[in-house]
Amino acid sequence: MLSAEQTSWVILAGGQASRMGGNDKGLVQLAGKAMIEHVIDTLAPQTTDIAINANRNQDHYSQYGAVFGDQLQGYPGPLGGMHAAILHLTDAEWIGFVPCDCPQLPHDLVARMAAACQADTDILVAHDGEHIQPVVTLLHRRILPKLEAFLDNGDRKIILLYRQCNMLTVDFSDQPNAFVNLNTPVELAQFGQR
Ligand SMILES: Nc1nc2c(ncn2[C@@H]2O[C@H](COP(=O)(O)OP(=O)(O)OP(=O)(O)O)[C@@H](O)[C@H]2O)c(=O)[nH]1
Ligand SMILES: [Mg+2]
Repeated sequence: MLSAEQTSWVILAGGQASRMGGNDKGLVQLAGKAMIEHVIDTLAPQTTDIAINANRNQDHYSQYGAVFGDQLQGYPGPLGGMHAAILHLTDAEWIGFVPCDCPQLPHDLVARMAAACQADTDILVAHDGEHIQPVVTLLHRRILPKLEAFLDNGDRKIILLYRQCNMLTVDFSDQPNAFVNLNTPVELAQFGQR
């Protein structure tokens, strides 16, 4: 078992947000604040160790915490942010990730992800009862060689990498709505009206 204090967390905000019309998704407004602020508001009571992975508007993001970009060119997907995090957070053994476009994540995410860890676990992934949530994850930095080989090979489907590792899913079926993911202006507007 792992304690919450042994984990560092990264908000993934480095995507292209093409479905959001290219607007930087972490910074679009939702209910009066930037989308990433909703994520920070949920995460901050759970951990003091939060960094932001962003490839644009890094000055803007720096008001919320330390910011780092991808090391790999060409937007390789969320794994690019995980790769950058392992290289950037050199002291972090266990690194957790959440996306910037999930504004109502679980308030007990960090504790439950950490508590689920077993002695031989490489990676923990949230499960909402119906679907695995591959970008809500807590991984050990030892997966770096596998991650690099995977990306070098041109593979992008996250779950295929996870299956090469010692993966456990963490059940959040008691809060399936916690993983609502806003990718388009329509999803944003509909959610904002609720
Ligand atoms: N660092 C990094 N993060 C990424 C990349 N692509 C996606 N992400 C992040 O991964 C999470 C899930 O991404 P998606 O919502 O599927 O993709 P997106 O690029 O943000 O948006 P679309 O272009 O509309 O698919 C979000 O938090 C993104 O910021 C990337 O190439 N690099
Ligand atoms: Mg998304």
